[in-house]
Amino acid sequence: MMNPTLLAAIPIISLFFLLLARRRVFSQKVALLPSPPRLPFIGNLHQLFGSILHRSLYKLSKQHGPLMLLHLGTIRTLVISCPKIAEEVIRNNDLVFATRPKTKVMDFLSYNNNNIAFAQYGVKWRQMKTLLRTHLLSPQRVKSLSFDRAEEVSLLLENVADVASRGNGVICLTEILNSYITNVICRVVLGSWITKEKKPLLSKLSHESSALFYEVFLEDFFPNLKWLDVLRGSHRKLKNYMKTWDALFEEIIKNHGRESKEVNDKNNTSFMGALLDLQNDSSLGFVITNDQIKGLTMDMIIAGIDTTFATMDWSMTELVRNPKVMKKVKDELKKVAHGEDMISEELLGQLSYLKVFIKEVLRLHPPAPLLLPRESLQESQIQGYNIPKQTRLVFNAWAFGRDKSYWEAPEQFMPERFIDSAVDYRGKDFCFIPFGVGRRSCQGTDFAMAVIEITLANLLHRFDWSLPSGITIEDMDMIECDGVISSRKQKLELVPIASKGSNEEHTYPMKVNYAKNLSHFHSLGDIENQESISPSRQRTFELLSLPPEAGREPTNSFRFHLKRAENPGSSCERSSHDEH
Ligand code: HEM
Repeated sequence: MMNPTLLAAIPIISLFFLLLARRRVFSQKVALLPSPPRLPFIGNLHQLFGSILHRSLYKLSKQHGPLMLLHLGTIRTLVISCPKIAEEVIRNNDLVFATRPKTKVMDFLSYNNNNIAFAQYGVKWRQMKTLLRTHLLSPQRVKSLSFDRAEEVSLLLENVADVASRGNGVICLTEILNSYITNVICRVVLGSWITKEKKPLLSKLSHESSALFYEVFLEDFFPNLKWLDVLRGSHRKLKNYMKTWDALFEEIIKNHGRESKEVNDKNNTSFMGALLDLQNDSSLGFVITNDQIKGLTMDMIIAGIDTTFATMDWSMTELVRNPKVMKKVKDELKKVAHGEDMISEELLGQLSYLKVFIKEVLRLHPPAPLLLPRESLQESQIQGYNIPKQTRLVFNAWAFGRDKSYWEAPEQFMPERFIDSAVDYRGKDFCFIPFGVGRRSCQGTDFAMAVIEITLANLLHRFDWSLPSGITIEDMDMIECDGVISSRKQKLELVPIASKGSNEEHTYPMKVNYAKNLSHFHSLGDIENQESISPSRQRTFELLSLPPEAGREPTNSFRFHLKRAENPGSSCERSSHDEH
C-alpha cells in the first residue's frame, strides 16, 4: 500500500506543476513584450531607484520602446510612453484597465475602498463618482464657490505684501502658496470646523500622504515579505497616520450634529457638511456610510492640495525665467482689468494668454507625471500583445508632453504653441493629459483650474516679481521632487513689488479690517457689534487666522468685491471715493 503522506502529497505536487505550467504559458506571451533585462527576484526594481521615477522610465523607454514591460518584484507593470498607444488602450480597453491596484498605502488612504481615487472599480466607485459630480464638484457648485476663492485670494495678496514689508523684501513664495492652497481646499472641503490650530496639522497630513506613496512597502512587490514591513515599523507608521486623520474626521462628524442643533447654520456649504446632510437623503438611492464620507473627504484633500500647489509654483517659476512671457501675461491683465486692482472671475474668460500660459506649464510640468496606476480586470490585447489579467498599467504623461512627434521643440517653454490650437487638457488629446484620461480621469479639473487662474491672475496683476539680488535665472534649478506629485524641488524665493498703477502701490504695510470685510461676505450685514457674531462665523475667522477685532479700513480690492456682493449683477464700477 502507498505511504499515506505520499498519497496526501500527490494533489499538492500536481497543483504545483499545474501552476508552473500556467505561469510558463503566461510568461511566454508576456516575454514577447519589450522589457529591460532583469535580475532574479527583484526584476527591474534596481533600474528605478536613485532617480526620479518618471525620468527613469522615460530613459528606459528610449532604449526599450514606448510599450515596455517591467517586473517590479512579482508585479508585472506595463509602461506606456507614447500618446498613440495610450489612445489605443483607452479607446479599446478603458474598462479593462478601470481599476486601481491594491497597494498597502492606497488601501489605507482609500478608507478600505471607500473613496474614489484609489478605489477598486465597481458599484461603490460609481456611486462615489456620481456624488462628486452632482453634489460636490459640479460646474454650478464650482461657480458657487467664487466668493470663497475671492476672499482667499484677497488674503493671499495681503499676506504677500505683509511678509515682503517685514523682511528684506524677499518672500518664500513656495511656502506662502503652499499654506494658501491648504486654506482654500480645507475651507471648501471641511468648512468652518477646522480651526487655525488644526490647519498646520492638516497641511502636514496632506503632504505626508504624498510622501507615503514613496514609502516602499515590500509587501507590495513581494507579498511573502510582509513580515519585514512589520519589523521595519512601516505598518505602525501608516496606522498612526490614519489614526490622526480618523480622529479629525470623527470630531467633524460629531460637531456636525451639534452644529445643526445648536446653531442651525443653514449656510453650511463645505463638501463634508454636504455629504453628512446627504446621509439623510433617501432620494439618493443608496446610503452613504461614515467611512465613505471620510474616504471622499480625504480624496479631495490629498488630490487637491499638492497638485494645485505644484501647478502654481511651476507657473511662477516659469514666468520669472521667461520675462517676455511675464510681460505678455501682465499686459493682458492690465488691459482686461480696466484700472481695477483686483481681477474678478468674470474677467477670466478674457484672459486668453494666461490660459495658454497655464497649459504650457501643465505640458512641461504635469503635477502627477505618471497619473495614478491602473490594473487590468481581465486579459486583453495591446499592440497585438496578450496582456494578462492583473497587469499594472502606468501612463508616463510627463513623456507624452515631450514627444517630438507631437510637439515642436518640446523642451522649450512656448505658450504660443497653444494659441489657435484646439489641444486641450480634458482627456481628448492624448499628447496632453495632465488630468488623466478615460473613466479614471480627474474629477476636480474645473475646481483646480478656477483656483489656479484666479490666483495667478491676481498675483501677477497686483505685483511685479523679480529674483532676489545676486540670484540669476541660471541659478534656478528646474528639477522636480521625487514623489507621486511632482512639485519643484527648489523653493521659489522672489521679490514682489506693487505693480505700477496698482491702487495698492507704495502702501506697505497693508493692514485691513478683515473681520468687517468677511462679515460682509458671509452675511452682507454689519458686525460692528462683536456679540452678533454667530459661533460658526467666529470659527470662520479662526479658520482664516483672523482676529475678529482686527483692523481698520477695508482695502480697495475688498471694497470692489463687497460692492459686487451687495449688488450682484451690477457692473460694479469703482467710484472715486473708493480710491485711496
Ligand atoms: C492641477 C490640479 C490637478 C491635477 C493636475 C490633477 C490630476 C489628476 C490625475 C492625473 C488623476 C489621475 C487620472 C488617471 O488616473 O487617469 C486625478 C484623479 C483624481 N483627481 Fe485630480 N488633479 C488636480 C486637482 C484635483 C482637485 C482640486 C480635486 C478635487 C478637489 C481632484 C480630484 C481627483 C479625484 C477624485 C481623482 C480620482 C478619479 C478616479 O480615480 O476615478 N483633483 N487627478
